[in-house]
Amino acid sequence: MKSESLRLSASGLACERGGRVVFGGLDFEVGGGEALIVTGRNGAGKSSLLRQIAGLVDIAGGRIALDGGDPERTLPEQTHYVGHLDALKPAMSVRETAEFWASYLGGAGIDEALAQLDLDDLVELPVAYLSAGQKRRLALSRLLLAPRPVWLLDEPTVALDRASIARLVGLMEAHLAGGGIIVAATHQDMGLGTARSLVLGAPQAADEEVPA
Ligand SMILES: Nc1ncnc2c1ncn2[C@@H]1O[C@H](COP(=O)(O)OP(=O)(O)OP(=O)(O)O)[C@@H](O)[C@H]1O
Repeated sequence: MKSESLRLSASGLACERGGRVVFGGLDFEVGGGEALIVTGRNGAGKSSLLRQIAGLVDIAGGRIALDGGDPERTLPEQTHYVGHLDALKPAMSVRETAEFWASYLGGAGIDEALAQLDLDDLVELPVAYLSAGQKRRLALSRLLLAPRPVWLLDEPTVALDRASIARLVGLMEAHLAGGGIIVAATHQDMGLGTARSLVLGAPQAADEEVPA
């Protein structure tokens, strides 16, 4: 993963949903090895922002750029987006799900990825039988199946117990230590050391270093 000069930035970014302005004039910058924690009231546009970075929601104005990444790939191709919906097929087993993603994403290391999310005892189980937290951990295993520099995590701790949150924080710290970028919408204090903060819906979006 190229990282030294990696930089994700937005300038004058605007978002409209259903014909209504959600936010506008948004500027932020986050470098390799840094996390950006996005907070704000319900409906402020946190999920929309993550989905704009992932290329899933149109940009109504301004721009988003990733500098220092792979020039052969688009920004969405260099991101992993894990959203509210876990996007899992109930009839597929845990292993089949991971195999599907690994082949779709061009990745490998299925056993290791599942083990890192403590799913190795559940590999033969159909997704339909998994608990909410187990489903979320399976969704998060995508992060490990193919290395991508930008992780976009929408409320990643929802349904996770304390041990699973600690495990996720460890994976996030390892990603940052490897020069990756994380943009996470979360109200949970993840104990990530230092991270930048972006508050949506505030009069002036704050962009400063805070404990996260
Ligand atoms: N598909 C859609 N069509 C129309 N409006 C939408 C759509 N998706 C979201 N919105 C609206 O866009 C606004 C921002 O929604 P978004 O989900 O990004 O906010 P959020 O900050 O993530 O909220 P929450 O904290 O509740 O998850 C909301 O007013 C929402 O109703």
